[in-house]
Amino acid sequence: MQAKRVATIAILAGDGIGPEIMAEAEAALGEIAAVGGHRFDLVRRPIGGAAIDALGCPLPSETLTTCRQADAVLLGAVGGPRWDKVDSKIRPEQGLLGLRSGLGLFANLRPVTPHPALFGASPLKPEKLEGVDLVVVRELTGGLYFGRKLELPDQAEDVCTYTVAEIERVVRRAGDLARARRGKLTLVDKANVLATSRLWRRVAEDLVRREYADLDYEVVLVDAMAMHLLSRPTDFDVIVTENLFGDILTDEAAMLAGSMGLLPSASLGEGSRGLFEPIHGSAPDIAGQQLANPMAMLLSVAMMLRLSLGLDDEAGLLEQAVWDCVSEGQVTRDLGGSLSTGEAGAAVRSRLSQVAA
Ligand SMILES: NC(=O)C1=CN([C@@H]2O[C@H](COP(=O)(O)OP(=O)(O)OC[C@H]3O[C@@H](n4cnc5c(N)ncnc54)[C@H](O)[C@@H]3O)[C@@H](O)[C@H]2O)C=CC1
Ligand SMILES: CC(C)CC(=O)C(=O)O
Ligand SMILES: [Mg+2]
Repeated sequence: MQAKRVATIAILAGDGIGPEIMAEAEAALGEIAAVGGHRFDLVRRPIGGAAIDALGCPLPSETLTTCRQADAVLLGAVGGPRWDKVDSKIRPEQGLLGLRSGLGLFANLRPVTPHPALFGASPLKPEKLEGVDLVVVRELTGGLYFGRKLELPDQAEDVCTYTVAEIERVVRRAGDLARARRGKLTLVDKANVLATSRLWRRVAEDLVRREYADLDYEVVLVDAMAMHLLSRPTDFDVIVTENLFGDILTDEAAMLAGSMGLLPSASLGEGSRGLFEPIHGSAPDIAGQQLANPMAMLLSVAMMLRLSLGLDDEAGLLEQAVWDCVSEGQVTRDLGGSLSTGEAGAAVRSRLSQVAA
């Protein structure tokens, strides 16, 4: 176990299943603090729809300030039908977008490592899933989600803009990651149609030629990638792509793992402070029923322990506890189990105390 650590963690539970899965994240952190002798100061703040209801805006300044002062940020999910009126100018999702850009978190790492015990939960055949181990590095603070928007009664517009600097920094992050892994980097774009994609392709190819010539580098168009992810997922190591494409492809990739409730993510900028959240949303269809799978949230906690707090051993123990429970069938309904969110979280904590002993 590593040296004792005191850390401040901003806790943003958000909406829908957010509070249910965050309760399990907090409890797991309590267990890890007890096991390792660490002190985690949890500072809870509203975001998204909960913040709109309480304070009238999806990202209150106190929430952003708390996150800027914290060593790391954990987020559940935001959004839901309550705030989804088509003509609404204030939306929960703006809170999350504002947080990502406000903290300068331009690289979103989404690992996809299907576990053999869950091969049956994926629509793909086990022989396709054996050996799948990839990371999507999604650009997180540019592109269509952040461009100028025009909404008129009979016309609408979303502007997609990328600069050389925005592309270089995220491709460099992906290149470093590929070099530390299996040495393969795949750029996904739509350069046959989009000007921004042609810029991505030129900048990425230049950068790879200059700084990452040792990598096995390929370029795939995004529509074909949607197919390749299912037909040859073992061929990929690190995939780098723009904001929108990365968002869509990773929901698809969740089906390799078996459930939306299994994929964690880390959003990183230049410093060590990151934002850690499952890739899924607030799942209004199951919210408030203790049906949510907390594993993606717990795996996000593990990414936080490793990447922002430097607690590699604890991260490994938590991941082992999650996969042990999964292997034993201690899982929620989405994976064919019968455990509630709270029971699945408790199973992981119980396993954690065993593996740490
Ligand atoms: N990072 C965030 O906060 C995100 C927020 N959203 C928001 O979430 C709301 C719902 O969006 P949807 O399109 O329904 O996507 P979603 O990811 O919330 O749900 C899609 C499907 O996956 C299931 N699912 C998701 N997480 C699960 C979990 N942990 N355990 C078991 N099943 C799970 C849901 O029940 C649903 O059937 C929207 O308001 C959307 O804007 C969507 C994606 C990301
Ligand atoms: C702003 C979010 C709702 C976008 C999203 O779906 C995601 O980040 O996964
Ligand atoms: Mg998404």
